[in-house]
Amino acid sequence: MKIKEVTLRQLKMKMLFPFTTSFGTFQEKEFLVLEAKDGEGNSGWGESVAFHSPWYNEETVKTNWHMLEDFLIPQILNKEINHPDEVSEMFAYIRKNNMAKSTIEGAAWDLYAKQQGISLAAALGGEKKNIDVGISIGIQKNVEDLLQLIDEYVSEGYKRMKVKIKPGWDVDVIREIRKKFPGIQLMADANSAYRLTDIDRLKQLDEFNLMMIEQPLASDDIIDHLQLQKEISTPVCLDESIHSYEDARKAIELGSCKIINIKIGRVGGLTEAKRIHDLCQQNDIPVWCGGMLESGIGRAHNIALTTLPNFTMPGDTAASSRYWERDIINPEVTVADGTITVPENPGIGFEPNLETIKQFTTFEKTYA
Ligand SMILES: O=C(O)CCC(=O)c1ccccc1C(=O)O
Ligand SMILES: [Mg+2]
Repeated sequence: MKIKEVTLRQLKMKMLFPFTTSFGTFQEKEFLVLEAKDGEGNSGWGESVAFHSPWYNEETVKTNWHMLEDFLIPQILNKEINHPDEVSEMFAYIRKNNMAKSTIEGAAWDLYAKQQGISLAAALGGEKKNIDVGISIGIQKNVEDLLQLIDEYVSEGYKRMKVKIKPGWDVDVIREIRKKFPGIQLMADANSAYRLTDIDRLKQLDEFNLMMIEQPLASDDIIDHLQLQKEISTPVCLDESIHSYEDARKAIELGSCKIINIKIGRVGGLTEAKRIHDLCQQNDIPVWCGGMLESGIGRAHNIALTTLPNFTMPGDTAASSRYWERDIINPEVTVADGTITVPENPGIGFEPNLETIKQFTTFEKTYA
């Protein structure tokens, strides 16, 4: 296949709720959507999960635009590509910038699947017809509000609750949740808010039967996490620390985690995500698909990836209506009884709605 034309759009969408992590709060989402055309009427779509500011990792909307415009798009425009696995090889000389790479790599995968007339899930080798999903809940004003939200999401059928924690919003909060919901699948995500010196506090979480604690320590660490995992019984799950197959291999060999959260953007695309999935499967490390508050396009990629067999734990890909008044795909992503039905039509399986996309677009440029 050949990508003959690329359109990059910057969108701004207001989220239905403010999202607060250990880093801060935001409610407006600015992000990039990429459309890759093959000249035969097919469009492949990708979404950049980089945020406006570099709080989650070093990438931003602007650095992604720069990388795409000046390096990544020129690198693959009009080149013959036999299989989307080749895209990450073509980008191999470019260091990091994984979210930028993933934006166009994801579009290439969608385009390839559409040309083959198969779903993206099938192109990746996934077989699940339905996927289980949980929900990620930000830090709230008070525990009552949090308990109320959990109550709503439990009634909606979400399969597991993930709550954000930070020092001062952790042990007591989890205790209250457990008191009210003794049986739910519950986990906590710290987004790197702790240090090894907090070990006594983190040990106190052991009594609450959490499925895991996600990224408790530094965002670039796999050594202190090993030390922590030795001392606590709650399984450690790594998110921010894993950027590649090699990172995953080292973390697994060391014993720094028992579970890995795979985010397509964080690892540079679907090919690398699949390699990490396969490695984890061989090593009995369960994986689940993380979320980055995506629009429907990124959400669709997450759903396709999650059809692979070692995604045995519910992911963070909740319904469109949880985030957006109006999503940019048709149909929107819906969740029933905590599961999403995987679409079977070609590619990502959801149709990007150009009219809605244009409505939220603040800037666009076409490269051919
Ligand atoms: O609902 C979602 O998309 C996932 C929410 C979430 O936990 C998250 C959102 C933004 C950045 C990082 C994370 C995370 O998993 O750490
Ligand atoms: Mg996380």
